[in-house]
Amino acid sequence: MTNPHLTLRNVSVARGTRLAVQDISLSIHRSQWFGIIGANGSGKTTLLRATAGRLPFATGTCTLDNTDITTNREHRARHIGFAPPADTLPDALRVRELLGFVTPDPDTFTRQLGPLGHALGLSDMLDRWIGDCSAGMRQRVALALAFTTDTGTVILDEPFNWLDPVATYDLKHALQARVAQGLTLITALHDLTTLAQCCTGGAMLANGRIVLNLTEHDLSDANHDLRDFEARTIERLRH
Ligand SMILES: Nc1ncnc2c1ncn2[C@@H]1O[C@H](COP(=O)(O)OP(=O)(O)OP(=O)(O)O)[C@@H](O)[C@H]1O
Repeated sequence: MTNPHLTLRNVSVARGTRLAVQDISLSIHRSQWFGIIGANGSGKTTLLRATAGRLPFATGTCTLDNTDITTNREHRARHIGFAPPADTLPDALRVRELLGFVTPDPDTFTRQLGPLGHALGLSDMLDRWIGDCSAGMRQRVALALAFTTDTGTVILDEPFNWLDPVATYDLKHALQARVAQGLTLITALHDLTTLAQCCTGGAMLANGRIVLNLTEHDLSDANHDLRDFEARTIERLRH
């Protein structure tokens, strides 16, 4: 197996006065879709935000392609695409104006997104005010922002939230195609079927710690018997 693309070693992250994530170690390979599951409040968002450079690590190390970027949040933010929370997008801008801050030409960017842009229905939204967007439309814009840094590594926190069934289906397939082309994708997920069908690695968090690592083999087995995987995983999450 090749060297990991992204490695976290004994990472902890503080929220307020307490550690919301503690002693996390993970290795994620290039062209892998890595899924993180866990109960509400288990630390998924905190871990993803820190990895993407939006929060500092309290302890531990983070390396990207063998470069230690633990203390370099700017490097993490520049080299890892990240979707902002959809409800933080500015109401007073049109989608085109927002994209214009981070990409030279929103129309070209939208075209270049290919099937991903199609899944997000981005071209139909460019002239819409963000304040007039539904929750699902905001989510589509937020997801597009993660791909404006052309880095090959993207972190998405529960990307399918608020999306309708068609958009969910199309986005899942567009992301899978991107991963097959070399994208490294890390997502928090609540849907166990997506975890089993799309991911080749994963972890379950509870109270800020990893309580289960899921290998490619585990997830391939899970995909062959989704009912059994769901029943076992729900039982594990319940306790
Ligand atoms: N800004 C904050 N200040 C203080 N504590 C916070 C803050 N944000 C989150 N927390 C706490 O950190 C812990 C982990 O929260 P986090 O949002 O990472 O969980 P999560 O697994 O992403 O949850 P969900 O599935 O509900 O999105 C929780 O105990 C939460 O209350």
